[in-house]
Amino acid sequence: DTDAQILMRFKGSLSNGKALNDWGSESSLCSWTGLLCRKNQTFYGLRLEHMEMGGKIDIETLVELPTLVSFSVINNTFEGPMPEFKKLVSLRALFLSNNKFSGDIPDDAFEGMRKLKRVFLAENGFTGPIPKSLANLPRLLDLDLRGNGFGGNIPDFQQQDFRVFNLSNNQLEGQIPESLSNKFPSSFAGNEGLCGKPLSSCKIGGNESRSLEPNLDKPQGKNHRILITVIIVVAVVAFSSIVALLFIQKHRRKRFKPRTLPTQGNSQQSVGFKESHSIDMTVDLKDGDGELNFVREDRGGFDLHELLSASAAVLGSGSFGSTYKAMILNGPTVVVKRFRHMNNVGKQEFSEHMQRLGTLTHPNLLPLAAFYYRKEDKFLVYDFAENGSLASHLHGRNGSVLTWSSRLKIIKGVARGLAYLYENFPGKIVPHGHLKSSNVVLDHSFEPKLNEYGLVEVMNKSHAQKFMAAYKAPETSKFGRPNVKSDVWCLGILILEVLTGKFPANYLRHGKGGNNSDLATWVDSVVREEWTGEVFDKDILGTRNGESEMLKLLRIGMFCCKWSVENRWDWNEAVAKIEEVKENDGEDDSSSCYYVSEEDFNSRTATEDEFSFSVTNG
Ligand SMILES: Nc1ncnc2c1ncn2[C@@H]1O[C@H](COP(=O)(O)OP(=O)(O)OP(=O)(O)O)[C@@H](O)[C@H]1O
Repeated sequence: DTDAQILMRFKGSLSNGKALNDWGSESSLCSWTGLLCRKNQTFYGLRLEHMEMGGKIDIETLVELPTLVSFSVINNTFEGPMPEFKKLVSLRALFLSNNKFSGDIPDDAFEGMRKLKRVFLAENGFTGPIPKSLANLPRLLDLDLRGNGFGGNIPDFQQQDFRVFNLSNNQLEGQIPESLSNKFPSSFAGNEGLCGKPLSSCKIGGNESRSLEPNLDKPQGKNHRILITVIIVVAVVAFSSIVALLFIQKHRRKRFKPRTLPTQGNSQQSVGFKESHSIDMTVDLKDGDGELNFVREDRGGFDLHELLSASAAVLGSGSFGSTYKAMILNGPTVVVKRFRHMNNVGKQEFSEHMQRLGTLTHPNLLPLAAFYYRKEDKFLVYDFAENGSLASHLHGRNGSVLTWSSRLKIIKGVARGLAYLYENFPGKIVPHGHLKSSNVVLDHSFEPKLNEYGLVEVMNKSHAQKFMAAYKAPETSKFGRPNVKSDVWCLGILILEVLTGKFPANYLRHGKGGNNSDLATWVDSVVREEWTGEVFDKDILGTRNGESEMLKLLRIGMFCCKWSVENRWDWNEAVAKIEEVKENDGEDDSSSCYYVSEEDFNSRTATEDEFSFSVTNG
C-alpha cells in the first residue's frame, strides 16, 4: 500500500475524524490536515491535536509507515490503556497529553525505542509505577508525566540529561533519585510521598521513615547507629560536593549574572540571563491558531512545539512582555519576544504586517523570523544576537568597555539600518518607532542590529504612547503624536547616550510642571556652562586622536535632538553627517584632551553652517 492508503486505513479506526475530511482529496500528502512534511515534501509525522477525536489508535497500521517519527494526538478524547507504541521503533516524539488514557503502563512499554527523545503523557489517567523502560531510553530529553496517577518510586534516570522534566501532580513516593536532585522542585510538586533533594530531606527513624525508599529496612540497635553514621557521612560528602559544584558553576556563569539597568519610570529593565526551564508561555492551542508562521524562506526547521519546549533563558522583561532566548534542539538559537499589547489588531492585518517586515533585509536589521498570533497574545521570533544589547554594554556591570572606535561603528550601523527603514517605509511616520539602546543588539562581531522596528501600527495606541521611544520626542507632548522626525530624535538621544555613557531614562522630561529635562538638555548645559571634557564617558575620554571626531558626533547628536522639528535634521542629513565622522582626526597630537571654545557649543540654537566649529588644543 502507498502511504496515502495506509493513512486512510488509519483514519478508518478513529472516531469523530471530521477534522480529517480533506484526507484523500489531494494527491500530495503534505496538504492533508495534520500531516507533517519536511521541506523536500517527505512525510514524517502526524499532528492530530485539538480535534475532539477518539477511537482506536491503530498501531499495526502505523507500523507500515517507515518514515513516521513524530506522533501527536494532544488534547483529544482517546481513552483506555496506552497503545503499544514500542512497535514504532523509529519514533522520536510521542505526544499523548490531555486525553483520557488510563491504567498501568507495562514496565517494558518503551523497550527498544532507542530513538525516542520526547515523551509527553501529561494530564491523562495513567496509574501504576513509571515504566522502568523509560529510564533506559538513551536519547530521552523531554519527559512530561504531570497530572496522572503514577505511583511508587521514581526510577533512576542516570543516562539522561533532561531538557523538559515534569512529574508533578501524581502519587509518587519515596526518595527522589540522586540523578534528579538537580531538577526544579516544581517538577515534583503535588506528590505528597516524595522526599529528598530538591524537595525537603527525608526523615529517618520512627514512623517517619516511610518516606525513605520503602525497601530500606529499619535497622535496630548497633546496626541502626552504623546506618545513621553512614548516612551522615554520605550527606556531608554530598553537601560539600554540591557546594563545590555550585561555586564552580557560579564562577563559570559569571557573565550571565542578571543585571539591572537604571529604572525607566516605574519599569525595571533587566539585562543578562536568568536560568529557566522552558519557555513559560501558556499558549492555549485549543483556538486552532497554534501555528508558527515563518516570514522568510531562510528561517524555519522547527515548529511551535519544538520552540515552546526548547531550553530557554529569560533575557529580560521589557515594557511589552518577557523576552526569552530559546535553544532549539537540533535547530537554531532564537529570541522569542512576547507582546501583550497588540489586542486591537486583526489576524489578517497582523499577518500582512509581519510578512512585510519579513521582507526587510539589511546587515543592520535584526531579521524577524516568525510570528505567532492569537487575539490576546502574540509573539515574534527573532535571530539571537550573541553580544546582547548595546544598553547592557553601556550600563550593565559586566565589565565590558566599548572603545570609541566600536561606539562609532555601532552608531554608523544604527544610522544605516534606520536609513534603510526610512527608504523602505516611505509612507510611515515613524519607521522604527522604538529606537533605544536596548533595541540595538550586537552580533558576534559587534555589528549592531536594530530590533523591534516597524511595530507602532500593530501596538495598542495607549501602550505605544506610554512606552514607545518615538513617543518620547518633544513634539508628541505638543501634538499628541510623533512626527516623521521623531525617529531622528531617538537617534540623537542614542548618540548622546553612547558618547556620555548616561542612561537617557534618568534624564526624562516630566511633562507639564516637571523639570522639563532630557539627556540632550543635560549635554547642552554641561557643554555651555562647564567643560566639554565632562560630557564624555570616562571610558572613551582619553582616546588618542579621537576627541575632535567625538565632538563632531556629539554635535550631530545635538542637531538630531533639536526641540523644534523644523530645526531638527532630516534622517538623510543626519545619516550623511554620521558617515563623515572618522575614528581618528588624523592629527598626531600627543595631548589626551581637547577643549572647545564656549561659543562653539551653542548647539541647541546653532545653525547647520556653524557645524564646522574650531577645536583648540588645551
Ligand atoms: N535578539 C536578541 N538577541 C540578544 N539579546 C536580545 C535580543 N532581543 C532582546 N534582547 C535583550 O533582551 C533584553 C530584554 O529585551 P526586551 O525587548 O524584553 O526589553 P527592552 O528592550 O529592555 O524593553 P522594550 O520591551 O521596551 O523593548 C534586553 O536587554 C534586550 O536587549
